Amino acid sequence: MVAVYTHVSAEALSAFLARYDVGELVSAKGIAEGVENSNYLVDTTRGRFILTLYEKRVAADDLPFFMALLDHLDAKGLPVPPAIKDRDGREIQELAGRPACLIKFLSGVSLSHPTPAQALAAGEAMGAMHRAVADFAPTRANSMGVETWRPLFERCGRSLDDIAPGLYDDLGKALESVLARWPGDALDRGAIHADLFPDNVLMLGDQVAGLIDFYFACTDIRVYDLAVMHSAWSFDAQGRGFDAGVGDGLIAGYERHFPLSAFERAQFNTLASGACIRFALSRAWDWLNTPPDALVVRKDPLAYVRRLKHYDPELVKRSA
Ligand SMILES: Nc1ncnc2c1ncn2[C@@H]1O[C@H](COP(=O)(O)OP(=O)(O)OP(=O)(O)O)[C@@H](O)[C@H]1O
Ligand SMILES: N[C@@H](CCO)C(=O)O
Repeated sequence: MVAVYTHVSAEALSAFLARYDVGELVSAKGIAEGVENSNYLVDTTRGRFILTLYEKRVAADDLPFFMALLDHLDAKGLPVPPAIKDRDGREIQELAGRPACLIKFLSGVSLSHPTPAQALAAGEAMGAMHRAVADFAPTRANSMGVETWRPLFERCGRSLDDIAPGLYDDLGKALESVLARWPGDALDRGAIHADLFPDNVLMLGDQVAGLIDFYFACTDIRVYDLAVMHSAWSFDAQGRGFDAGVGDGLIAGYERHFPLSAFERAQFNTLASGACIRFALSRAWDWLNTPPDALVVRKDPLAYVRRLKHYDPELVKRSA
C-alpha cells in the first residue's frame, strides 16, 4: 500500500486553510489507502476534511468536470464529497506544486467482502446517481474507454506473456471478440463513475454513506458502469468464487431506478467482458512498468482475466 507521495508541511497547510472559512489546523495525517493521489485527513477547529493533492494520473484539466459532477450530485442529495469553496468561491487550488482540493469528509467504511444486502444498496445508489445526472450537461471522454483498449494492448505487446504464458493470445482474441460485439451508441449514455469498486463505496451497516473517487468519471454507456461494478464486486480478490447473490443484488438495486431492457440484459456479458479487458489491461500495463520493489502494491491483472473467463468462458484458453 502506498502512503502519501507529496509531503505538505504544517506551515504550508495552515496557510492553505487560511484561504477557507474552516477554522484552524488541529491535525493532519496521511491516508495510506489509495494509489492515485496523495490524501490527508485534516482536522480543524471547525471539523474534519480530506485534503487531496492530485498526482500525475489525474489531469488538472479534468478537475473542473469532476468537481462540477460532484457539486451536481451533492445538490441532488447523493452522498458524494464535493470540494469546499474558499472565500473567493474557488474549489481547485495549488499546494506543494500540485493541484489540490479540500473535500468534504464522509463517514463510513469501505468493504472488502460486501454482502448481497450491501450490494443491493450500492446498486440502488448507482441507479440514483445515473438518475441524478439526467440534466448534467458537461461531458468528458472516457480516458480508459473502448477505443483505448487496442492501443493499450499493443503497447503491452508480447510482454503480456511474462505475466502468464498465453496471456497475449487470450487477451488479443478476447479484445477482438468484444470489440466486434460492442453495442456502442445502441445503448443509453450519460455521466458514469466508471470505477465503482467496493473500496470506492463507504458503507454504514447496509446503508451507503458515500460514493467517492470520481477521478475516472466520464460520459459513456450507462449500463457499462453497472457492468464495471458487477465485475469488481462479485468475485474474491483473486477473481475467483463468483458470488451470484452479490451480482444479482447489484442489478436488483440498480433496477429500482432503471429496469434493464431486454437488449441491455442481452448485452450485459459483453459489457462486463469489456470491463474485465479494461482492468486487465490497465493492471497489466502497471504490472509491466512498476518495479516489483516499488512502494505501490501492483494489482493483479490475472484476477481480471479470471473474471473475463467467468463472463465468457470461450475467450480465455490458457492464461487463467
Ligand atoms: N471524502 C472522503 N471522506 C472520507 N474518506 C475519504 C474521502 N475521500 C477519500 N477517503 C479515504 O481515502 C482513501 C483513498 O481515497 P481515494 O480512493 O479517493 O484515493 P485514490 O488515491 O484515488 O485511490 P484509488 O484510485 O486507488 O482508490 C479512501 O479509501 C477513503 O478511506
Ligand atoms: N480500480 C482499479 C484501479 C483504479 O482506480 C483497479 O482495481 O484496477
